[in-house]
Amino acid sequence: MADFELPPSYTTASNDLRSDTFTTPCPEMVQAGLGASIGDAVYQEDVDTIRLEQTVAQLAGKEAGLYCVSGTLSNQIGVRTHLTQPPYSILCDYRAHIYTHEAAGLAILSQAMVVPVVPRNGNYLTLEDIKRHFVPDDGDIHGAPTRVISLENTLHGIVYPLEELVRIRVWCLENGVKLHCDGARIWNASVACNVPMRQYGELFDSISICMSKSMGAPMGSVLVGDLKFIKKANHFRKQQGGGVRQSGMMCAMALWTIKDNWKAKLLHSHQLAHELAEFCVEKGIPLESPADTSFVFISLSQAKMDPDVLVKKGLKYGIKLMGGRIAFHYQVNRDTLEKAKQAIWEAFEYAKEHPFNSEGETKIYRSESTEKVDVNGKPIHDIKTYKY
Ligand SMILES: Cc1ncc(COP(=O)(O)O)c(C=O)c1O
Ligand SMILES: C[C@H](O)[C@H](N)C(=O)O
Repeated sequence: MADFELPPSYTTASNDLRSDTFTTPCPEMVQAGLGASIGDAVYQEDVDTIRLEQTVAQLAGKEAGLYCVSGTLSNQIGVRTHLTQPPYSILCDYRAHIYTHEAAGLAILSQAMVVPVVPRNGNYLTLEDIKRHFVPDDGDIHGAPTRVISLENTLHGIVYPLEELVRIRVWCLENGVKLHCDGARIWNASVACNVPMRQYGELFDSISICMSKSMGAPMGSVLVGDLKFIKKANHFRKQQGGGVRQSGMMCAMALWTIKDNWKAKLLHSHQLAHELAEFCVEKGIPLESPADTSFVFISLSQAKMDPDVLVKKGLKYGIKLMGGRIAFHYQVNRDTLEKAKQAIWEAFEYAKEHPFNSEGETKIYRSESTEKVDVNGKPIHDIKTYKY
């Protein structure tokens, strides 16, 4: 599978394995933005914003969509809209972004208790995991009944088996529980499992569909659901400061990603990730989870690898790493893959002589960039690892 050719000025992300959020807009995408509508989206007068909302909603087989400037906002208002009378709780995977990386939004914005669950199979929550931690609304005044279950697909790059989603959906319908999907990488799941987005739409009451991750748009997500739900979500979006004005340019750029050959782009990133995972297995480098899609999760704690050493080995070969998560996207090329193999191998070998005993889970993301620049654009290599 050939690399995607991009003009030099648009290849700043070709060596960036920190996250698929670092993809840069290509010339055609920027061109699409320049020709965008310029209406006020709060008054629902912007054609390209409405076009994106309707396109994504139709793809997911939902009545309506709502453009949100971030996946965090889309998740938070998506869950909030399902909630009415506290006390209530949200059940999710203990690694879920909505629990670990949205700054306690569920507790503060939704006044919800979160019940984080460790999947017994180590990869994804099953119906049995859910039943063990479900809080029924049975009149017991001690509990916070489970009102929403939020599943992430993919989570850490792991695809959710469709049959498990069906089991969970049927149970949720029987028990009056709403089902939300954090679909930051649902495009990856769709193409990896050959499951149309519409089929996922049938299984969830709401889905937050990111345009800014593997799809490569500069920003934004679309929350999809039935019309009544989206109308109320719009109310919460405004409340949380997400009502934006001339969003047409961003939405036209996001629309372009759907018109472009997104499946080939995502499959390219999956292929590179699979090759890196194979390399790690061959070399005895432990992985945390299966590389089903575009992410490879190296188990730094098991390998006793220091994330800072790994980041520095990456810089030695001119690639950008952040920690144990190696995130591929369509702009990464094979040259970067080979450099990543070398950097990871050297960090792994170094750890044999200099084992790094983290006091617990080493965070896979960072809040500060190793590529932070000053006002003159001069990089500040200020590598800080948040170790716990
Ligand atoms: C799984 C997942 N959900 C939600 C988000 C939030 O998206 P955003 O960074 O656009 O707020 C992210 C981060 O990009 C993510 O990885
Ligand atoms: C964690 C961070 O917010 C982003 N979702 C990422 O995947 O890089």
